[in-house]
Amino acid sequence: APLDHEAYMRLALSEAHESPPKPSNFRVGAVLVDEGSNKVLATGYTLELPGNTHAEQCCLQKFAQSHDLPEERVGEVLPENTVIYTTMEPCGLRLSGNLPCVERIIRAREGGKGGISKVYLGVKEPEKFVGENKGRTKLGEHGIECIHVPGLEEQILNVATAGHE
Ligand SMILES: Nc1nc(=O)c(N)c(NC[C@H](O)[C@H](O)[C@H](O)COP(=O)(O)O)[nH]1
Ligand SMILES: [Zn+2]
Repeated sequence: APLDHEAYMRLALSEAHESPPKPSNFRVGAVLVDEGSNKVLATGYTLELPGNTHAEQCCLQKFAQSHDLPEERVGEVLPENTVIYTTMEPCGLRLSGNLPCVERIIRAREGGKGGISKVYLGVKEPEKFVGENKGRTKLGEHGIECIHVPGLEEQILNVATAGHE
C-alpha cells in the first residue's frame, strides 16, 4: 500500500507536542518508518532522551538501543527501506556544537545496509539560530532524497517555536 505521507507527518507533529519548550531550540517530532513493511520503527521528539537531544537523534538512538546498540551503530540494524519523517528538516549545524542530525543520518548508511534512503520534512528550518540550513544539499550529495510533505507548515512552526519569547 502506498505510504500516507501526511498521516506519518501528523504522527511526527503529535510527537513534537511532547517536547518541553526551550528558547534555544525548536520543538520537533520525528518518525522512523520501514517503507517496505509500512511499519513505525521508532518515534522521537526534541529532548525526549537525556543530553540535549534532537527528535531525529532520539529515533535513531531508541531504535539502536532496542537492538542493544549505541546510536552510532544504528546502520547495522536498520531495515533496507528505512525512511524518516521529521516536522523540521534535519539540522546541519547546532549552536550547542553537538553532532548535527544530517551527519547522524548519513552515518546510518555505514554498517553495510541501506541506511535511511529518504527524509520527509514538514518545514525548512527557520534562520533563527544558525542561518540558512544547508543540510538538504549535503543529504542529496550522499544519495539521500529530501521530500517536502506540504500542508502542516503553520501547525509545525507554532509547535516548534512555542518555547520562544
Ligand atoms: N531538525 C531539528 N530537530 C530538533 O529536534 C531540533 N531541536 C532542531 N533545532 C535546530 C536548531 O538549529 C538547534 O536546536 C539550535 O542550533 C541549538 O542547538 P542545540 O539544539 O542546542 O544542539 N532541528
Ligand atoms: Zn538535529
